[in-house]
Amino acid sequence: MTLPQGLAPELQPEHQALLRSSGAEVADWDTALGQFGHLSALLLEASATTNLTALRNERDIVIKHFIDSLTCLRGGYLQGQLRVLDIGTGAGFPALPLAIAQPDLQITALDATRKKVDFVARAAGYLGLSQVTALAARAEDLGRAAEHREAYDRVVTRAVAALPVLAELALPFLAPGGLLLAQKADLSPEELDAGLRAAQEVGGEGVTVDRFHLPAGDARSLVIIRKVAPTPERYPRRAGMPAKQPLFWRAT
Ligand SMILES: C[S@@+](CC[C@H](N)C(=O)[O-])C[C@H]1O[C@@H](n2cnc3c(N)ncnc32)[C@H](O)[C@@H]1O
Repeated sequence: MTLPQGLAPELQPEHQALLRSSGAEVADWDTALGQFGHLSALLLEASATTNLTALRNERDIVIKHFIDSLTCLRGGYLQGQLRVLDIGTGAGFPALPLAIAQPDLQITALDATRKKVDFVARAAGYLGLSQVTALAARAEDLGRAAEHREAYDRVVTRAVAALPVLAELALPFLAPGGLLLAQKADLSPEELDAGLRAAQEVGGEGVTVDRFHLPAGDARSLVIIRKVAPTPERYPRRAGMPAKQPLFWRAT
């Protein structure tokens, strides 16, 4: 693993302690802390010249990117050799922290923006995460491709769209019995209700909503939806439609 010259390889000790105290299920903390240090350095380097992430210091990156992403591990739904798709991964969240924490996961990180996907591929290369594949495409298009439809055990997604939109984008990718883990910052009862109705329309059913707080105090919800029936062929609708006319919900 070779990093660009001048990148600090380690997280500050207090940030290492913060990560460890998150209680996340991490397979090998020593290796993981080294990788998180490198990832933080790569993000800070990239954010100096691009708008890849709004976070500009290590503490914010550790709490709002790393610890937040690792909350997907709550409940033990992401353990073992599972095929995982991250829809709208951006700069690699939650995909990269999950790959660092649980190296057995086979993770596909998907985003519509090529520049972001290139960063994820480069970061995964630096960190030696050969189990991560970065793909540039829209979820609506990939969800219709035979090699991706019903091809995943888990779909994770953070800060991408309202729950009804996520249900339509994610459920086509899941194999029967597979789970959508949707990380939400704000989740009103109305959005949850519409999301569960949308999930039912595309072959899913609600399992649980885990509500908790990050170390900095921000409220989060992890919504779990199970694939219980095949998704009708007409879903997902063509690119842009799920967000423009969300099922049982209003466009935002
Ligand atoms: C606000 S960012 C969140 C990025 C990352 N998940 C995070 O939490 O830092 C939303 C991302 O979703 C991507 N996105 C939105 N709709 C998408 C779609 N239909 N297919 C693929 N990517 C999509 C955008 O390109 C953007 O990078």
